Amino acid sequence: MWTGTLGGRHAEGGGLSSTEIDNEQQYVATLYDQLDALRAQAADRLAVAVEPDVKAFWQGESARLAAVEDGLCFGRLDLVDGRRAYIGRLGLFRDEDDEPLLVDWRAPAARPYYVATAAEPGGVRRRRRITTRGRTVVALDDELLDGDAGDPGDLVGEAALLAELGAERTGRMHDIVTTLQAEQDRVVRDDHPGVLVVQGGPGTGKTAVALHRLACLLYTRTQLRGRGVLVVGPSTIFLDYIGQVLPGLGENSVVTTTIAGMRPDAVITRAGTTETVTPEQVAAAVRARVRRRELEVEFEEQRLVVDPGAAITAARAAGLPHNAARLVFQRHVLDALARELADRMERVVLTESGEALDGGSTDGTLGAADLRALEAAGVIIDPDQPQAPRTVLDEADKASLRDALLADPGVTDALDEVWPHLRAEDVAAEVLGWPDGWSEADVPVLDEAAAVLGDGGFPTYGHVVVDEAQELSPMAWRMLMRRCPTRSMTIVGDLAQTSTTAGTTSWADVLGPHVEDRWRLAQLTVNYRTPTEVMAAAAKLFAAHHPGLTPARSVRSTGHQPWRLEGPLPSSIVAAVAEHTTGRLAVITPRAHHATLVAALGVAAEPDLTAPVVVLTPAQAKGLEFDVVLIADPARILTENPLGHNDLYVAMTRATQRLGIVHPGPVPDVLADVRQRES
Ligand SMILES: Nc1ncnc2c1ncn2[C@@H]1O[C@H](COP(=O)(O)OP(=O)(O)OP(=O)(O)O)[C@@H](O)[C@H]1O
Repeated sequence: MWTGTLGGRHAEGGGLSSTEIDNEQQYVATLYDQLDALRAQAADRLAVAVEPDVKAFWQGESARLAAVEDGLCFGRLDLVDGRRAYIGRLGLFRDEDDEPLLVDWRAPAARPYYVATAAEPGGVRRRRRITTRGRTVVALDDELLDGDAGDPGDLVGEAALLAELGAERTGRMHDIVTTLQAEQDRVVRDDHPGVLVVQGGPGTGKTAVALHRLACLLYTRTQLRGRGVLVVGPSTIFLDYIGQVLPGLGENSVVTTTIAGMRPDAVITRAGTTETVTPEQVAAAVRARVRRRELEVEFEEQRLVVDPGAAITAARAAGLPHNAARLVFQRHVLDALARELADRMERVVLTESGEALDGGSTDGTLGAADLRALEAAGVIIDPDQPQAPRTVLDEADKASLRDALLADPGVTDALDEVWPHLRAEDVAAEVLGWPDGWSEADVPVLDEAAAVLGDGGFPTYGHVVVDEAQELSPMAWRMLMRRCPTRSMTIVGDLAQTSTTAGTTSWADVLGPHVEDRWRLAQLTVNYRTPTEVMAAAAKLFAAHHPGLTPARSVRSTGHQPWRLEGPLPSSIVAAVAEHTTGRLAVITPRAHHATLVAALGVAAEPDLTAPVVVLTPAQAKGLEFDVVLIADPARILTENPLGHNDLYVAMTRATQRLGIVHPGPVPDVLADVRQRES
């Protein structure tokens, strides 16, 4: 239990009597009773539910109620007007009078818990943190916000926060509802309806904040649940890492995917992360498949020739995607063909000069070929007078004629030669130069082709969260925007961590084409993950490549100085790994050494974040964190990729406690100041 005074606020953690704990225990017990009653009710309803959507509702409700077991109630606010509110993971109400027993952390009434400071108490007299183990209250920490103003930049609940941040990592991210900071809370509760960009340095909580914002949006915009929400992350490892956060907040309906996963039809068999194709090239490739050439068809012994120019123009003018515009094209050509046929038939019967035209008989009646054509078209010929003159084909007849033409394989072949039905995979393969299988970078090209063709079929979402968004190429942005027609998005990224050349250097540049200037930027400035010692080791690297930018401020130090060592690979890394027996450790290596290190350390090539040791490339390490990080061959990380300096920065800032660097050759200049270790 923390006692003392921080930043000018008074704490009375140690002074709280056991009676006080008993009182809180009693209250918390009533909350769990209430929760148990709700769970029983949900189970009963689920047992009798028949309709699939009713069943799904009660299943969701049961999962939501199960998720809030740990830390159901974590705080209490005492207001200056004498009122009191308990804050927790969901809202609970007293049966008799609907009085709130527990306020959902997302409700407006809970907000002061996160933002009240001694300088701006906002009506709060006391903020109490309630720590529970299981259903038992084990500690209470109070802050009195009595107007004795401290530094307005203070952390809220500093002791609890630092305890959280210093804890050993588990390989899985967890929610931060109990220690959310004011700067983060502002973003979490931001109800901007359009695109909100959350920019901040490493470890500022961007990922955590985006996920908590999503939980808030699902709470405040009830219709969002039905429209679906999507979270896009940089890798499946990352999706596993964050996979517990939303379910832990009682939100189970969120779809998570990587960019590549957005098209399950594309099986990734090839490496390659940088696109070489533009949307204009895809559009041009599709356009080029429409070939203006004379269209010649044989139909019931008649040879018809049509210039498709007017039909192509009409189809293009319709402004539809290629495969839909094809139907417009076909209709125009079929009209022309049917008109031509009808003209010929009518000319036969109307000619009384005795001249036979196009197989008609000299007496002006329909010829055998005319009759076959009309029958094929479904035109009903009076059975009593099969040879009777037909001088007029009405509109229904002409429509039937068009259908008959369209059913004729010879006619459709001729139509397809001019305006073929195209498949997205063929168009994408063509513009990509017929690669041997798909790479991740090909997926947005495939999606672009599908969009130009009008082959939709993909789901859309009411809100989309994009993490590590600085990596996305313009084509990937286009794919995302297609999934989110309302443009309600939370976009998370750090321009200083971009590692792909196709990635983002300016939010305005990537968002402008889709939302113009209707997006908002929120900045996070405090680094909760990386200790000051590690940030100091990365300072020269950061300054060299991002002059003028201020790195995020670390909130804690560990006393562990990062080190570097000149030594061979893999043996020096193997030796350094052996020194660490507790916590999670990641070796971050250039791709070139990945296989060697995996073999030398005897770990799985497919990283398992819950294992004590993992070997990752910088790209795989994006968004993750580890108690200990060892970097193998920083010089190679710097040169393996055009934006290698950002990769090295990402690698260094993954450490929550300790950082070691092994360089087989001379140390890169930007790391020269890191303390050299003996061996
Ligand atoms: N208010 C908070 N309370 C407790 N832990 C926090 C808080 N804010 C952030 N953290 C922790 O700090 C770490 C970094 O958070 P997160 O991964 O969201 O940062 P990020 O900005 O996305 O980082 P990066 O860009 O480097 O991937 C996580 O362990 C997260 O749980």
